[in-house]
Amino acid sequence: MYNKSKELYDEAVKVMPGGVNSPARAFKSVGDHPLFIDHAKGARLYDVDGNEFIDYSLSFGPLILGHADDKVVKSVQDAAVKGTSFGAPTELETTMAELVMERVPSIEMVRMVSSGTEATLAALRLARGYTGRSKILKFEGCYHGHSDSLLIKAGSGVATLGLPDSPGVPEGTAKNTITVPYNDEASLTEAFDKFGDDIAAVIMEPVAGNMGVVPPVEGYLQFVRDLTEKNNTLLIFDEVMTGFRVGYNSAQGYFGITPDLTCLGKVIGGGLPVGAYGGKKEIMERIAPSGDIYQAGTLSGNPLAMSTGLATLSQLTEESYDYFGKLADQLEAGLKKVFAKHDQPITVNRAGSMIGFFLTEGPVTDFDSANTSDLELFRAMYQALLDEGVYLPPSQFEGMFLSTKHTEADIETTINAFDKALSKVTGK
Ligand SMILES: Cc1ncc(COP(=O)(O)O)c(C=O)c1O
Ligand SMILES: N[C@H](C=O)CCC(=O)O
Repeated sequence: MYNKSKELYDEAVKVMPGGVNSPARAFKSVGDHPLFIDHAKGARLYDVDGNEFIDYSLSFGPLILGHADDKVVKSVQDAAVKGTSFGAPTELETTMAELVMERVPSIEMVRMVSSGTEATLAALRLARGYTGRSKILKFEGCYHGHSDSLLIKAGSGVATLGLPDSPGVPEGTAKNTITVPYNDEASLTEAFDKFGDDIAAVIMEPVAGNMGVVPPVEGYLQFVRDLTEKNNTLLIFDEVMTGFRVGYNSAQGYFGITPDLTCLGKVIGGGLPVGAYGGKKEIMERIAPSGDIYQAGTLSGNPLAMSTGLATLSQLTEESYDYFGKLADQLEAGLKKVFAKHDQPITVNRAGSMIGFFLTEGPVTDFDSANTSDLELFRAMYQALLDEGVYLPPSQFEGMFLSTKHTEADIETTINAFDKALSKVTGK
């Protein structure tokens, strides 16, 4: 059933570490080898063996309009004909900046980059340069890309592979990263009591999506905002995943909390490589060439990525998020019903078009509780779901994503697939 994928994987593994170009897609915790994809359209993914799947990974989040959306495809075709990169400004970059600022008002100025990793690493350099402080604080199980300072107790592929601290991160760098559990006011207060004067920034996913989906508990984001303000520490919302996914105005609009800096990626590129960071004008003006803090990129603001990003953002409306809410309601209710029928525990967490489940009674509010999920059962379920035509992100420590192309019928099919998969793996 997956023979061609296996053949391609056997070839790939000879020439690329683990056969992939990013560890999260390696299927390490859910199977023997990843599926190799031939093409995709809308909510459907087709592998090289001709299998069809309803896709809840959507390239780990960017494809909020589904795969190969007609307008997105046309935008990249039109842009490519005019030239793929100039190393000089285009009007598209200003249009993109204006659109991002209109939807996310805390962003008074923005710098485009080429990945989420670049966005977070640049935002941290800016925070350190601006405050003159050296430490940063992140949350256990949050993932902010693979730069040295942030590769500590990280989620996503790092959690999947069980690598809490990567070799190669210098001790001197690691000692400047403080980590505390997500959603835990006492630990954060303690960290500020100890290091407050030297914390340049708190960086957080306003809804964590890299330990599975873990939303902030009621009042937590406000607590973090108040504490950072009190300590003259910058608050950076890493909205690379949540940006334009959790709500029309991103997670900060949804929760009504204003960070000092915001990192974006994924959706704003509509499937092409992109990232961005922005925030208060006074802080952003410290970036070169208007200021003294250096950051650059040969392909930053790339016209193809700006075009697909604009084609994506301009098709999202407030109603898109109502629609995601409706689909997520249906999926949550269906999953709970199916798991109850099979007498298996499940915890469903969600925000906007992000939804995740844990095979545990819950609640799941941080990385420790996420780790109470039955990972063996997840692995078995994953394979059984593939056989039923449902493609999830390949790890318990990733979130599921919805697109405007998913339908109520797709959700119904998915719920039935979970029912069949559970019967298969529990033998009942
Ligand atoms: C919240 C978050 N921040 C940063 C990143 C890094 O983005 P990229 O993979 O584009 O470097 C990711 C995803 O990888 C992410 O989910
Ligand atoms: N969870 C990661 C980003 O959100 C997955 C993408 C990757 O690292 O390849």
